[in-house]
Amino acid sequence: FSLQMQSRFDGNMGFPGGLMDKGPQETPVEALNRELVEEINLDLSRFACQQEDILLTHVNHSKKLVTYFYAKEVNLVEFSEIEKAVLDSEEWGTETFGVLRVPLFTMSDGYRGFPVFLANKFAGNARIQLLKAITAKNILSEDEVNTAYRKYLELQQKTEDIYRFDD
Ligand SMILES: O=c1[nH]cnc2c1ncn2[C@H]1C[C@H](O)[C@@H](COP(=O)(O)OP(=O)(O)O)O1
Repeated sequence: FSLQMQSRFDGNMGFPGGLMDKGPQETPVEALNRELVEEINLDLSRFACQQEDILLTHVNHSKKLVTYFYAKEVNLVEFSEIEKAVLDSEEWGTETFGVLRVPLFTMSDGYRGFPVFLANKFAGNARIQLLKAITAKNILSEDEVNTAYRKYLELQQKTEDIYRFDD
């Protein structure tokens, strides 16, 4: 399995997507498909997201923001094509600064790989969305995800200890 995320203009990890346009009324899935073209140059004739691809809805009351998270499954050949098309996207270098494959394994030290990846900064609730996609698509079991998540929390704690030491 491979799972694609992107390195955003603001330094965070995230998924392609964005806010719905205020002008002409768009549905969430129409807004998503528009953003997918702008940010990753997705070929909608083959890979457009459908309403049934929705995995998660999240309401952020303080930001007055509702996020809809969709996940689309493709085969590995299609996955590579999608990755390559990104370089020709309209927003390459302005919104989209890179595409990446999430390391979906944990190395023998118990940290490197997925737990270290989780320690990145993520936009909005993208970290939770990533965990949801991994279990919903049966890429890893809930136990494997929980173990990696606990390691990530330990790693955060260690990083904070180092900062405290430096102070
Ligand atoms: O991947 C994401 N998962 C959850 N929330 C996200 C993600 N990426 C961005 N966001 C949040 C951050 C902002 O509050 C909004 C809008 O994001 P942005 O990319 O700036 O939107 P536009 O492309 O400018 O419309 O969503």
